[in-house]
Formats: sequence, C-alpha cells, structure tokens
Amino acid sequence: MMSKIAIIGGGNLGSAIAEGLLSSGFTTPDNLYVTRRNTSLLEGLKAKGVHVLSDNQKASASADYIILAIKPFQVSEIIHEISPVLEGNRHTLISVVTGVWIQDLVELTAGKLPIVRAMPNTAIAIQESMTCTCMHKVTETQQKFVTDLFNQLGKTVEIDEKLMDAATVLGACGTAFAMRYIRANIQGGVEIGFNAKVAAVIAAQTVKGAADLLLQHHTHPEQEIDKVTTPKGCTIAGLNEMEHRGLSSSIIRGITTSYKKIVEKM
Ligand SMILES: NC(=O)C1=CN([C@@H]2O[C@H](COP(=O)(O)OP(=O)(O)OC[C@H]3O[C@@H](n4cnc5c(N)ncnc54)[C@H](O)[C@@H]3O)[C@@H](O)[C@H]2O)C=CC1
Ligand SMILES: O=C(O)[C@@H]1CCC=N1
Repeated sequence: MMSKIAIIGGGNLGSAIAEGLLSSGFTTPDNLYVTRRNTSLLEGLKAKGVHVLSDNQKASASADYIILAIKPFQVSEIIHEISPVLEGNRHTLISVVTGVWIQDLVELTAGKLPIVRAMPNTAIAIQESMTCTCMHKVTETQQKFVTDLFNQLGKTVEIDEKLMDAATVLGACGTAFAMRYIRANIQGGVEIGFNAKVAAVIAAQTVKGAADLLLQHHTHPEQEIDKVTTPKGCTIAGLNEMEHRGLSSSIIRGITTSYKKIVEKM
C-alpha cells in the first residue's frame, strides 16, 4: 500500500511540494492531504482529487509522513495541536521550516518521532528543486522513502545540520536571487531592442543553459566564461563593467546578509 503524505500549510512551498509530488507520480491525489486555514485557496489541488482540509489533526492522523510547511513562529502551536494523534511507530515528521532545529522538533514531539529536516526550493513544483536534508532517528525504510521523495523532485544532498541555515540561503533564497539576475537581463534586453516577452525567454533559457553546462561538464564557471570571452570582445567588456559596478560583491554581500538574518533568528 502506498504511504500517505500530509502537508501541513499549503502556502507557497507546501503547494509547490504537492504539485511536484503529483506531477512526478510519486504519490496519487488520494494519498495526499494538504491543509490550510483558508482552503478556498487550494481549489486547484482539490480539483485534482487531493484531500484539502483545514483540520491539521485529521490530516496528520490520515498520514504516515507529515510535512510541516508553515512559518517558523507557528511550529510550536501546530505541533501541539497535532500531538494527540502522533504515533512514534507510524509517523515521520519532515520539516521544511527555516531556522527550526531538529533538537527543537525533538523537544516539541517529546522525542517520540523520527524527524527529517529538509530545505527544498519552489522549483520543487516542477521537479527541479535543490533539496538539502538531514535526518534523525529514521529507519532505513523511512530514510529511503524521504530520499526517494526528494530525488523525484530534483536533486538531493544530505548535509550536516549545522549547514542547514547556509543551505537555506544558497538553495532556497537562491531561487529569488537568480530571478532578480534574470529580471535585470530582461530589463537590459528591452533597452537594447527586444520586447519584454522575447527578452524573458532569451534570458531564462540562457541562464538555464549556463547552469546545465556546469552540472553536465562539472566545470568551474570561469572555465565556461573563458570559452565565451573573445579577446577584445564584447563579453569581457560587459563582464568587467559589471564587476566594476560590484556584481559579485553585491551577490556575496546579499548571501551573507540573508545568512545573518536566519542566524539572528529572523
Ligand atoms: N517559500 C520558499 O521558497 C521556501 C520556504 N521555506 C520555509 O517553508 C515554510 C513555509 O513558507 P512559505 O510556503 O513561503 O509560506 P506561506 O506563508 O506561503 O505558507 C504557509 C501556509 O501555512 C498556512 N497556515 C497558517 N496557519 C495554519 C494552520 N494553523 N494550519 C494549516 N495551515 C496554516 C498559511 O495559510 C499558508 O498558506 C517557512 O517556514 C519557510 O521558511 C523553506 C524553503 C523555501
Ligand atoms: O525568505 C524566507 O525566509 C524563506 C526561507 C527560504 C525561502 N524563503
């Protein structure tokens, strides 16, 4: 029998996970439960046959794997709410919540559940997430299930929990950072003559191709840059101007600022 999955908090990330789980075929709508206070915002999932409800206890009681996709400040209240139905020999708790540590979750569940911390990004909706995981007291079956689940939804690496905040910045916030880079390309593209629609396709596909070059060639970005920059050409002229204006520096400072925000407990 297929394991049942409950997603508590069908917001941006929770809904993206649900979409990815369905489109990958990892689960079927009948085995998926998604909660949200205002369920009318989950009509799309409901139409696909997913169990959409506002009752977190009911969803948790129906599931084997419970994915917590709520805001950090809600974790304590919601675990308290579902506690009465949690069973140590049945449930695995998977938290995608930023800045909440395994030790916090162990304490909130009185140590009775296997716990997974996972940090995916919103590309999980199209099975292209980068997900970092770390696991606590899981059985081999549970570890395999969770690894298979996230592997179906993109790439997965298991990391030391002390790197989870860093994984949040690079892997999860990283989606937004990449979007701004692409948006700037679109704005520049319009200045030099394209309409916004065509500029958007060119910018997004170019960034996707650049990322795939690195993933498939296992090269360093500078090796790929060397193949593009014709001596005295337009690429190096543009690239150096971007660096004079602080491109790399501003990205590094953005990353370290995001990191500080998490470490200082948001
Ligand atoms: N959005 C992202 O790209 C990522 C988010 N995260 C983490 O995932 C968590 C969720 O983030 P988002 O989806 O962006 O936030 P969100 O605000 O879009 O989603 C949270 C959802 O929980 C629902 N909710 C609130 N109280 C509830 C309750 N009592 N019962 C059931 N549902 C309830 C809200 O209605 C909302 O839909 C956060 O902890 C965030 O740090 C982690 C990685 C990436
Ligand atoms: O901005 C945030 O706090 C969350 C964590 C990673 C993505 N969104």
